[in-house]
Amino acid sequence: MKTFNQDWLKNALSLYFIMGSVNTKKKPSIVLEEAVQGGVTCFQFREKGTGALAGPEKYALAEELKFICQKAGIPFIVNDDIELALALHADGVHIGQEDEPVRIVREKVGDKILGVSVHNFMEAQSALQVGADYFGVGPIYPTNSKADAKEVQGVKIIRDLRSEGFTIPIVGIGGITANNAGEVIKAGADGVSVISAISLEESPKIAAEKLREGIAI
Ligand SMILES: Cc1ncc(COP(=O)(O)OP(=O)(O)O)c(N)n1
Ligand SMILES: Cc1ncsc1CCOP(=O)(O)O
Ligand SMILES: [Mg+2]
Repeated sequence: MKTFNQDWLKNALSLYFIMGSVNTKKKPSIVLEEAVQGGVTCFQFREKGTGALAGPEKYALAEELKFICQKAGIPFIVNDDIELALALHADGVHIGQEDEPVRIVREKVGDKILGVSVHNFMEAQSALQVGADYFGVGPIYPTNSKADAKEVQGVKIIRDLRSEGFTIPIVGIGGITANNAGEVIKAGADGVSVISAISLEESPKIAAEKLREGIAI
């Protein structure tokens, strides 16, 4: 049985920070510690891109970051790597349309939080049918953090999914900053997920605080 409900998850996803070692020039654990102090409510370990760690180094970093999340009482989600999530007893996983099928991942992860990237009504409907707990929707704005990002959608995609009747937790992703985060929430998202707006900032703590102000609409 799931240990969380939709209201809890909506709240937990309100300021969703995503990072891997390639997204920062600093020590990832320091960045995450500071982001937690600034009020992030969820974390995704996304070790991806040129220079990304693999094998035991990837595992060790994931373990270190998971410990910080545990101490802070925020969910620790693993991107793409289901086996890593299971080995680490992560709180959840996030997968996209090019990853393992949602139905298979749901079987593998049991009651863990399962996030799925969706870009339109059809993807949303099928992800929901096979057990997604939340949708990651984007890119909302242009992003430099994902080389193979799909076309920019604007906040209309979130408004559309809500008017099509989806009540599942939704987070917007892609190019979100403290200045535009409010628009994403106004369009119907429960939260915003960000990489660079925290990971590349001089002070991840202040960056997270500003994002919290941005979403407090
Ligand atoms: C919260 C959230 N939303 C969307 C994504 C993107 O997932 P995906 O499309 O599988 O792309 P990669 O992140 O794997 O490159 C995400 N990671 N998190
Ligand atoms: C992982 C991902 N999926 C869609 S856009 C994106 C990157 C988001 O990074 P940033 O917040 O720096 O634009
Ligand atoms: Mg993926």
